[in-house]
Amino acid sequence: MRVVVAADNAGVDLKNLVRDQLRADERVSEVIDLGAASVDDDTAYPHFGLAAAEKIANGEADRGILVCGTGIGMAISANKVTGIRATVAHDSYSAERSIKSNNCQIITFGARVIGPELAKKITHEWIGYTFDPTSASAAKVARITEYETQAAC
Ligand SMILES: O=C[C@H](O)[C@H](O)COP(=O)(O)O
Repeated sequence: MRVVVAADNAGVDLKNLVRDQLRADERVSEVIDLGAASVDDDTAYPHFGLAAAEKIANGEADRGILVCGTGIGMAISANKVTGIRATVAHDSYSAERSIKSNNCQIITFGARVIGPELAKKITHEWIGYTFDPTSASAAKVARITEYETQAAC
């Protein structure tokens, strides 16, 4: 699995923790860090969120973890990229269902909301989940994709 990570300056420290954990995870083949590189970079969250989502939409990454102050701005930004499903996931159950129910490629964290140990625990669990395309959830997700495809025409 190839995972892209990114954060604005509010989330850079938590992003770096998650990035380093992912790099040590044998289930992860590649971690792509799009920045920010430091808290001194004040590039706004949509630039990072959109760039990370495009990496997935373009097939250069499979999943992403994005961090900002709340996780909300990153989720909104990523969801603007066609084909991307992203959500804030500050608890274990939501992170699990984001894959199993919604086939999300991206979860987001708010560094001002979640502590580092919980974020790392959720990250570890989230890597292990896969979407079942034969599940009852598949048709529900397909309706979202269908709407998105029609809206683009
Ligand atoms: O959703 C936005 C993020 O939380 C960001 O880090 C902070 O945004 P703000 O400075 O507009 O509150």
